[in-house]
Amino acid sequence: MIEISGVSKSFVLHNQGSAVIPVMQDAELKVAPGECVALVGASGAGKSTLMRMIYGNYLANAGRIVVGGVDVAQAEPREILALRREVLGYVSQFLRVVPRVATIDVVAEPLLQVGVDGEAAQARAEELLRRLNIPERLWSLSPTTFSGGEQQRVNIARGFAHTFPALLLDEPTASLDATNREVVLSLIEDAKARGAAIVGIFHDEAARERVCDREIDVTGFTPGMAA
Ligand SMILES: Nc1ncnc2c1ncn2[C@@H]1O[C@H](COP(=O)(O)OP(=O)(O)OP(=O)(O)O)[C@@H](O)[C@H]1O
Repeated sequence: MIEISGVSKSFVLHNQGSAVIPVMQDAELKVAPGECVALVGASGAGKSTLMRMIYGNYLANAGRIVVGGVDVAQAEPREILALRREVLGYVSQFLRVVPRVATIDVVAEPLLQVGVDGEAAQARAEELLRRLNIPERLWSLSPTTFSGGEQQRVNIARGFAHTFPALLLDEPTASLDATNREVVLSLIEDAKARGAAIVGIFHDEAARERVCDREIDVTGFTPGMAA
């Protein structure tokens, strides 16, 4: 489902004499449907950079990043947008809040985008908000004024609304209380059970051990640091 081969990345610092910083060389990673792989390695080793390249936020300098048959490293912007709508989800710990949009609509939106009808989208959004313990009285309000933890849970509900075949998780359990952490872990387990291929960064070691099948140490792809 996700196949990365020969991926390299350097950053060019245009405001610092065009210094070239090589951060990744020959990255390899294969994630099968139903599998969850954790990216591990020292701070600065390149975990976030690899995630951003898979999502198409950073452009790889070389190699292939194939997700659901699309090579993100070569794809046109509109192909990447279609991929993000239908195939590849991204769940971070932060919600990008759009003012004046009700929480329930924030969560239902990814479903409407893939053609799910309004009622079914609403029902799925309600199910997720309930599961993530967002009180019903908040559903019609914009999450702009919500607490950090409430916003994080709305973001997780939104990220898991559509049954993406591939998912990127960036510290999805960070700063959650024990009850909600448990809910998120069960959402990840459900996604695996329906066949989603998952790549994640989890500083929560117990969470990683529970939901991840393998760990990939990206230090092995860091120029000058490979064992
Ligand atoms: N936009 C950028 N411009 C220049 N350098 C960058 C950029 N993004 C990342 N880097 C560099 O790439 C390297 C890898 O960073 P990255 O954030 O991917 O590491 P990480 O493994 O996710 O670290 P952490 O665990 O601390 O979040 C670092 O040396 C960082 O300074």
